[in-house]
Amino acid sequence: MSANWGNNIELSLFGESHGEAIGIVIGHLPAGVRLDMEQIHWHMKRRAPGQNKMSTPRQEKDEVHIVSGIQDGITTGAPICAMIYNSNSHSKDYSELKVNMRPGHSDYPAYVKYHGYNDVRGGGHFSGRLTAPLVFAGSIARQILLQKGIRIGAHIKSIHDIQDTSFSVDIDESLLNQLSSKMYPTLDEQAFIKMQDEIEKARMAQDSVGGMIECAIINMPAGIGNPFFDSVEAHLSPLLFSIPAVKSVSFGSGEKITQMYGHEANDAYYYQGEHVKTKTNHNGGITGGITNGMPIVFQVGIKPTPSISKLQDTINVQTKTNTQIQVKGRHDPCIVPRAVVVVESMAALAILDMLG
Ligand SMILES: Cc1cc2nc3c(=O)[nH]c(=O)nc-3n(C[C@H](O)[C@H](O)[C@H](O)COP(=O)(O)O)c2cc1C
Ligand SMILES: C=C(O[C@@H]1CC(C(=O)O)=C[C@@H](OP(=O)(O)O)[C@H]1O)C(=O)O
Repeated sequence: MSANWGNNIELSLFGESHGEAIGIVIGHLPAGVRLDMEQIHWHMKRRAPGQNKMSTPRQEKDEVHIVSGIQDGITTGAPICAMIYNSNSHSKDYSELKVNMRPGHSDYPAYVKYHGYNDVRGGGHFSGRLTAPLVFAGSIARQILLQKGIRIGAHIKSIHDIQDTSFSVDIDESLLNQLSSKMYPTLDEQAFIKMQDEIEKARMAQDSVGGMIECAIINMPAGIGNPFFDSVEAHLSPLLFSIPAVKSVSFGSGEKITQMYGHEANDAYYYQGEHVKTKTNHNGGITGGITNGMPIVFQVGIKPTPSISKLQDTINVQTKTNTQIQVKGRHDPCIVPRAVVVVESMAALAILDMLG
């Protein structure tokens, strides 16, 4: 397995969910960046497990141990190495899963690829737990982007069939700050109450639900990106699809743009003083692969958590027979609420890498 990424920055992600630790090495960050450790702590908390019944009950503090690259809260220019020790794994929940493959999880393809040697405990290296070090890296990236005025914020757009409203064409700093200050942000407070009920209904039925996250990046200058292979969409998508359980990424009005007429889908330009703006933002701030100065807006679709205790059909790869499975253990009835900050973090890393 290999988990390295980046053109201008370098990320190397390591660890397994029930191993000693998980962590990340981040290379090519600028020296002399004074980091707001409180912000990093807040971002880690928004993702951390075990905080309420919408999340896996696994209790982890997700405290980050900085091994190198940061001195007195300031980046030294050396690679940053950060470790998060695992302290609350229940590995016996996974004893059957070495041979009985969980539908929807990585077990079967990983069994084939790694000849059964992969660590299935807690999802091993495939686990959503590996997003903790990514949030740490993303939190640093956000602070570097903020020096250029670039801000990122996301909200839960839907859980199962419960919808929040979408971002309007104007997205300002105060809205994104407001969203990032909430543990589980929605634009409509009432929507979140219904979403919580929906998650609880699924949990009680030994099932799970998925949903969508909508994210915005504001104050991106126009003219960033390239046509074809190096487009802004092409930079963001690989990192967003690296988040376990992400099954779709779309920009602007996403699939809805396919049902529009040209005169509706085209975002009409106008001058506001010296600034070029568009009256709508169906293209999500990107045309020709290049930023047009409007907010970059995209949606990420997250599937229902695969590990559910409802009885399901599966296979036993040892006996090569069909069987049934009821997954034990501690799982998120819905991944979406904890993944909001993960999406923001991945967006920050992609944009920082793209800006060089
Ligand atoms: C923050 C987060 C938490 C997750 N929690 C769980 C979980 O509790 N149980 C589970 O089976 N999958 C969970 N997942 C999803 C699995 O890790 C993921 O579905 C699996 O690795 C297979 O990858 P794929 O869904 O991208 O194909 C979580 C993912 C994230 C991002
Ligand atoms: C621990 C976290 O989430 C884990 C992600 C996960 C998976 O399969 O992705 C499975 C569960 O692991 P375990 O069975 O060890 O409790 C979750 O709890 C975390 O996000 O920090």
